[in-house]
This record gives sequence, C-alpha cells and structure tokens, in this order.
Amino acid sequence: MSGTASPPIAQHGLGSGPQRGDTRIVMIVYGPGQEKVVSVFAEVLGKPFQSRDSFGDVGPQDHDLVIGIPADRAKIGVALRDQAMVVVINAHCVQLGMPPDKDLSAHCDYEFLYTDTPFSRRDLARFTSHILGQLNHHETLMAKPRTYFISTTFPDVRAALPNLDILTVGADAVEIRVDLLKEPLEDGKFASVPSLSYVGEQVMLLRQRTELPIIFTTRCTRENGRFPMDNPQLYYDYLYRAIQWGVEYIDVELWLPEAIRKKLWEQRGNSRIMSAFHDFSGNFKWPSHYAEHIFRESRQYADIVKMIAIINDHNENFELEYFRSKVRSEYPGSPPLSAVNMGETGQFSRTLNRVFTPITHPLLPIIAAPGQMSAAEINQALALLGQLPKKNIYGIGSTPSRGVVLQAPFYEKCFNELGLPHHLSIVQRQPKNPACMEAWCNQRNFGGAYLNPPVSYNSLVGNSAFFASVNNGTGPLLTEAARVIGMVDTIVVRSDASSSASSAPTSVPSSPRPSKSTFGKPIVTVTGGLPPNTSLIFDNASWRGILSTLTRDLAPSAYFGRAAVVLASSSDDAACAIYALKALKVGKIYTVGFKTPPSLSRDIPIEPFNSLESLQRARTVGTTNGDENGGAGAPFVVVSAFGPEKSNIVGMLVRVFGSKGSGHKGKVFLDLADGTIPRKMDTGLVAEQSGFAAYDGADVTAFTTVEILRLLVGQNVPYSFVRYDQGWRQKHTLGVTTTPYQYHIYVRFSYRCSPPIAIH
Ligand SMILES: O=C1C[C@@](O)(C(=O)O)C[C@@H](O)[C@@H]1O
Repeated sequence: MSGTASPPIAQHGLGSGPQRGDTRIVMIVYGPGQEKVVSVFAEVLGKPFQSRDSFGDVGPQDHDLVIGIPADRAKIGVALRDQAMVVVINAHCVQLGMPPDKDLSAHCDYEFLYTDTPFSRRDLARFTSHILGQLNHHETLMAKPRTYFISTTFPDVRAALPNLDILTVGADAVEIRVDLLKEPLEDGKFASVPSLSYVGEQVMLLRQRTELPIIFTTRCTRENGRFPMDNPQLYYDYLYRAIQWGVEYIDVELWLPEAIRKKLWEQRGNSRIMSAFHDFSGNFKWPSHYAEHIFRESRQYADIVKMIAIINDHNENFELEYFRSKVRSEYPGSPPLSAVNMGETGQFSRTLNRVFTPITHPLLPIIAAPGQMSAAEINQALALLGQLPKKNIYGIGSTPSRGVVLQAPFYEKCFNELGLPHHLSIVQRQPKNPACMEAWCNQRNFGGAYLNPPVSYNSLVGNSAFFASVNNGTGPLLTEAARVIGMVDTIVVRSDASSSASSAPTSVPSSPRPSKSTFGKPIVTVTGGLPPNTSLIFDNASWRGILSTLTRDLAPSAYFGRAAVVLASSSDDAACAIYALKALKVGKIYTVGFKTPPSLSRDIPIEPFNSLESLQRARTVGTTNGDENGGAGAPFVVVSAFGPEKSNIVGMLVRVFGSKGSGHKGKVFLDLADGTIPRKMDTGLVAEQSGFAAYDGADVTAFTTVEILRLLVGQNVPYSFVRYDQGWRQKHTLGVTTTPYQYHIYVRFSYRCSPPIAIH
C-alpha cells in the first residue's frame, strides 16, 4: 500500500469483530461422570481449568481459570452465588436423561445441552462465543442490505436435518416453530404443548447441524400458531429457557403482558428480541393510529419489530411501504422494522421487506403463514419487477489458475438455487494488460467479481486509468481490511441510489449476448460504461475465511493475548492471516520467510525468526503474564501460507512448537497451501501428531466463498453447503490435470438448468 495517496474507505461494515465480552469467571456445572466437559469448555475458551466443591471456594484470584463444579454440589449454593463475579453454565448431557435438574436449570445463568457421542465441539464454541458476547451475529446481519429467515415447520426437526443445508440456502437465520413441534407420548398421542425437555433436545439437534442463528418462536393460537393463550407464564418459561440455551433470537409476542416482555428484555443477555405482532382480522390498516401505536409499543422491548397483517387489497402493500418510511423518519433510533402482509395479495410486500423477511422452501411440509414465498421466488419476483437486474459477475483468474474455475460451478449452483438472474463468466487476467480488467468492470451491467488469486490494490489502481477514475476520480472505495492487507479478492458494485437493487432503469436490456471469445478476453459485448451513480468497492473476504476457520471450534478468547507464528514467502501471502490474527487480539506474532510492512505491524509486536536461538527462545518462553515475551507465551497458533514445496520447513516448525513432551495441548495449525498440489510432507498429519488441531485451505476457501457470495449478491449460503459441494466435487472432479475443456463438460452436465459457463 505504500506510495499511494490514501484511498477512500468504504463504510459497508460487516459488524464488529471478536470482542472481549463477558469477563466474569466461567463456572461449569457438570453431571455424574461428565467432568471432561469442563476441560473442553476450558480449551474452547483458552484457559486452564480446576474443580471446586462450592461457590464459596471461588474468588477473584480465579479470573484466569474455568472452574468446574459437580451438579450435586452446585445445587447447594447456586442461588446465592456472587453473580457479578461468576457466570454459571449448567452443562447437561441429554444422554444422562432429560430434563436436567429443575433447580439448576432455573438458577444457572445458561444451560448447555449436549450429546457426548457424538460431541459437537463446534456447537460448544458457538454457544460460548454467543453467551459471553465474543461474537455478535446481530450487528453483522443488520449491516446486510437484506436478511431472510426460514420458518421451519417440522413436527420433529430430525426430519429437517438431512436437507438442512439445501433448505437454508439464502437464509440468514433459521426459525424453530416450537408451537408446531409434536412430542410423541407413550399412548401414541402427541403432547398438546411440547415439553421443555423435548424442545431443548430439538434446539440442540438443530444447533448441532447449522451454523445459522436460530429464532425461537412460540406462536399463539390467535396468531396462526398452536401455543395456548390462557397462561402467559408458559411463554415466559419457554422464552427465558431459550435465552439460557443461547438461542440468538427470541420471538416475543406483543399481546403478552408488559411485565413479561420487560423481564425478558432485561434478561436477554446476548440474545436479541424480535417483538412479534400478527393481525389476522382482515381489518388492520397500515395508515392508522392503531398501527403506529403497535409500533411504539413493540419498539420498547425489541431489537427488531415484526408487524404482519392480513390485507384485502393490493394497494395496502403501498400503504405498508408508506408506513415503513414514516416510522423510519418519525422514530429515529428505533429498532429495524420487519413488516409484511399475508396472503397472496400481500406477497408483493414480501419482496419489498428488507429486514428478516420470512421465507419458506419447497422441501418444507407446510408453509408457516399464508402467502409465504421461497428465497428463489422472491428473487425471481424482484427480477421480473426490474428490482434485481441481471448482472455480469466475473471470476477472474491468472494463468494457470484452477482455483477460480473450480469455484465457478458452485457460484452457478447458488445463483440457480436462489433464482438469481446473474450470469457468471470465468475469465483470465493478463498481468501485463490491465485494460482487460477494465473491459469487464467498465460495463453497464457489471455486477462484481471475485479474484483468485487476489491482486494487490496498487497494481489494480496504479495500472488502470479506469479504476483510478471511478467514484468521481477518487478511485475505488477500499474496505479497512483491503486497505491494511493491500490485496483485493472481491470487487463489489454499489449503486449510490438509495437502493442498490433498484438503481438500474427497468429498460436496461438483460445481459449482453456472449460474443465469440477466447479465455482471457472479454466474453461479453460491452454495452456502455459503468453507470455514473455507481461505486466500486474493493474488499478482502479471505481474512474472514481465516477468522471463521480459526473460530469454528474455539471461542475468540482462546486466541486473546497468545502468540502466533505466520510462515509465508511474501508479506502479500501473509497479510490476510496477520489481519485475522490481529482481529483475534493475539498478543504477538512471530514471522518466517517475509518482512512485515508497517501497515500490518501496527499495534502488535512482531518478531521475525532469524536464528535458531530466537526459535528456541519462543519455544521455551513462559506462559504467565509478565514474562519477557509480553505475556504471550509460547506459540499457540501456527498459520502457514508457504507453498507445498516448503512443506518440510512447515513440518519442522510445527514439531518444534508441538505438544510432544512440552505439556501443551490443543494448539491450532492452519495450512493455507493448495491441498490439491502434491507435497513432500503431510503437514496436517504432522501437526496433529504434535498436538495441534489442523485445518487446511479447503476450510478457509469454503468460509471465504460464503463471504464472497454475501458481498457480491447479498445472499447467505451455509458453510456446510459449500463444504458438501467441495467434497462432492473432489469425488467427481477429473483430477488435477483436468483441461479447461474437460472441466467445461463437467460443469455443463453437473448442474441441471444451470446456464452454460463461459470457459474457452
Ligand atoms: O412471524 C413470522 C412470520 C410469518 O408469520 C409469516 O408471515 O411469514 C411466519 C412465522 O413462522 C414467523 O414467526
């Protein structure tokens, strides 16, 4: 980045990064024979653990520990504990029987329900990161232009699990309709209200299988649900327990007594409250004092206000739009409004709502409300209405880049699954001819691009009069990550009109026809340039892929203040890893193979390994605060961006910092090298043998793909869906020597209905 005038910074944040969150002492209540769960919590949080027999034995000196306490001992003092000092989690293995002890459930702050065979480490990491406020989904979601949630309507979520990946494509959250669950009874009938035990297990199963935030809904009989209305306390009991289970969103109906809504609001911890109001009377009017009164009441105890009504006339959809803009301007600072109309007449409003639009999927047994649409139907409707114009999106590679080609069918598949009209072209960049990039990006219908391998900001802008001239001559907007990392892997197009989706005039012809071309040349006829009201944002998604991989099985606090090693042949290759490690607040970074530029070394001690002594020093350094290493201790995480040809150096370092004989356990190794290229040494295996949990580039690629799709088309696809597709392709793909032509054939026949992909 040096040598260039500061480029403008894009304000399209993705929410905050990892936070320190709740710093109270974490205490784990465990059941008979389950003490090992305490050590797993401790590992996930990155702390040592100890056991105690009473709450009185815990004091401020235990701040750096996770404390385990047996359930029978915990029962004695849990109600009288010092709540300002400790946060207590009742960890209950459902295989020991359900429900957990009622007193413990009631008095502990949180409850983690788990199975020990299989044990879901990912679920535990996600639960702890959420309840302790280390990761915040809500901010990230609210920064998206549109969000969707899928309303699952299964009587038993087990039926949904095999299809969950495909069901949740396009969804930002999954709703569990607790009132629709059917708990079988011994007499062959079903419970009129599913018990908390049954519901707890259902939530656990769902959470073990999806990384998406969950919305917990107990819909009442008057609002199209099955929960009885005669006892509001029942709602409190279920909704409060959902907060204890670490559910991210709690749906609280507005008819519930204010005392209950207020209490839930005050007790919500890091969960978010969706206030819910449904009117099925057919008499509801958006332009009314009553509608405004409902909004005012809802917003008092809400992170999101949901208002849903049956309407009789299409014009009422426009009335809703007026209501939406009125509350936005007259009630500034209010929580976001999610409002739609029901029935076929109301479907139009479902295409216009931008905050948590409820969606269904053809694989669901029933729709959750009249008029619900799938994500694909909403996108198709938007496309027909001219609100989602067909765009040309590019996968830009460089010779001989297979990565960009390999990812293409997946993007195609997602466009297809989501009913997006866009056209994806795979093209090859010529490093000495920046004009080729201009030809793709300077088009009226340019919809963004992913670059694999990433390209440095300087070479993109320094060599292109077009890029330098965009945004009225100020150049592309840079996100903070792209600025610091200096490498761009995603080009996002943003219309400066109020809505990006509606910026293009409806008369814009659909995508220009493909012209005869060769790989490396523009494959579409350029029709006019980038419209004047359009900004280009240069972003970097790869660092988020690294961050998500590193926090899949560990809470961010596992990294706070600890030391990391980064190996790479150049600072460009290392930059994403360093940025991600800084976001994880590591205490120190050792480097091998490159010189760290000042932009990356700001705010963190960086030390190159330049001798065997320096290596040895880092290995033996103490783990206690105040040592000569700034308290960071011996390296906990090793990230290698070395190519496969240097695998033996990586293997050697991993052995040096491994646990054999050193007593350290549960370290992390991430290998960013392309796993399809043969290497001298299986570094992942060596790392595992040396006490590391090993992750590879495929995990990062999958998380990065999720991120890039979010940036380019604003839609969420589950990580597991990407991983599944990667696995499928590994089995079916034609090997590393695949020619582009063979690959073209594979792509053409792999995906039903998918338009052909342009590879020449
Ligand atoms: O609140 C809502 C919205 C909804 O009623 C709909 O209209 O799509 C569907 C419900 O499952 C959800 O809880």
